[in-house]
Amino acid sequence: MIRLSGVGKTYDDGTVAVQELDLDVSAGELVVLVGPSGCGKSTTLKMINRLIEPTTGTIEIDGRDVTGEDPVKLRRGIGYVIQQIGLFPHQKIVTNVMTVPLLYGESKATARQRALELLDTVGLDHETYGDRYPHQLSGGQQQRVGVARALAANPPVLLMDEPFGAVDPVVRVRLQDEFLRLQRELGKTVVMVTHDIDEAVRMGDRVAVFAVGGRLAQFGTPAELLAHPADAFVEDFVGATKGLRRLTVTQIDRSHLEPVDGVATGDLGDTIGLDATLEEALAVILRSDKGMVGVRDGAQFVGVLTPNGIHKALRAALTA
Ligand SMILES: Nc1ncnc2c1ncn2[C@@H]1O[C@H](COP(=O)(O)OP(=O)(O)OP(=O)(O)O)[C@@H](O)[C@H]1O
Repeated sequence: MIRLSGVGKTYDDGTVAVQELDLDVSAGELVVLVGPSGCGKSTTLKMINRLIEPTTGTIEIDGRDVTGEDPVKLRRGIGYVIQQIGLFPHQKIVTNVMTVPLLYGESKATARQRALELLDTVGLDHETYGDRYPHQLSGGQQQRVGVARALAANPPVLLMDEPFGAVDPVVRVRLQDEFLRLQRELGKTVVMVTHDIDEAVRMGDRVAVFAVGGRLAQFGTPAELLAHPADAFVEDFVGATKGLRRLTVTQIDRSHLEPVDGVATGDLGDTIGLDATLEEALAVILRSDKGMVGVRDGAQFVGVLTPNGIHKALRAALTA
């Protein structure tokens, strides 16, 4: 879907922001670019929608070389969400979202209808929030408006630069979850920048770790990065809380379950499916006073997961 081949950027003052970079993003995939400050993440993102012109290499979207395209037309097919949101302060929320469909020639009535639907899509009830002004919304709500606006043109590709950067950690996790749910529904191709490795591991189908000097240190699934960091830099960046991060990417395995025998399934309270992650399992265990959670395969109980089982599963994943 998106293919960067040998893409590099040297700014006029000689700063090498991105070294020759090969990166491919499949249709419907969420790829996260992560790394320390100044390592070229934003520059890479902005080269995809040609806000910045690469010095070397080619960028293709759907097999078309974007360097040959009219940048304005190109950007119509690419939603762009930034941390600063950029809402118009003196316009109502609904008007802010309407700008995009209006820009693409929709009638006022259609644009309004679309904007109202999009507000609902991103979890903002349009009757409550549509007629408010940006300053009457919390940071997290404003960020949702930013996402709604980026989706307004129904672009197949979405670029997001630190989209959840400006909100506190609790709201941030909620926005991440909401976005992941939305992404599963909409199936956009997403490239997202963050400097937060936890966010990267949580959200990315694949994660590109950049090192200072605009070098791509590793590109792989979160599980690959955690289990097999390519070098000392990635190892260090992925960091000391690696075990905990593993929770978010490791699925429950039958071998770590204890038998259901003797436990009346009705006594277990909340149950989870076999496709859940250890993080989800742990969350349920923490909420319940049973100290364990029942695990289902479809409608059938397959066992019980206890903290001890989670410990075994984590150890197995870290030494895999
Ligand atoms: N217009 C410019 N002229 C010269 N150098 C620039 C320009 N824009 C960015 N740079 C430099 O290019 C490098 C990469 O910047 P970029 O914004 O892509 O990094 P980043 O990884 O997104 O950083 P951050 O996480 O801090 O936003 C930095 O060293 C930066 O100072």
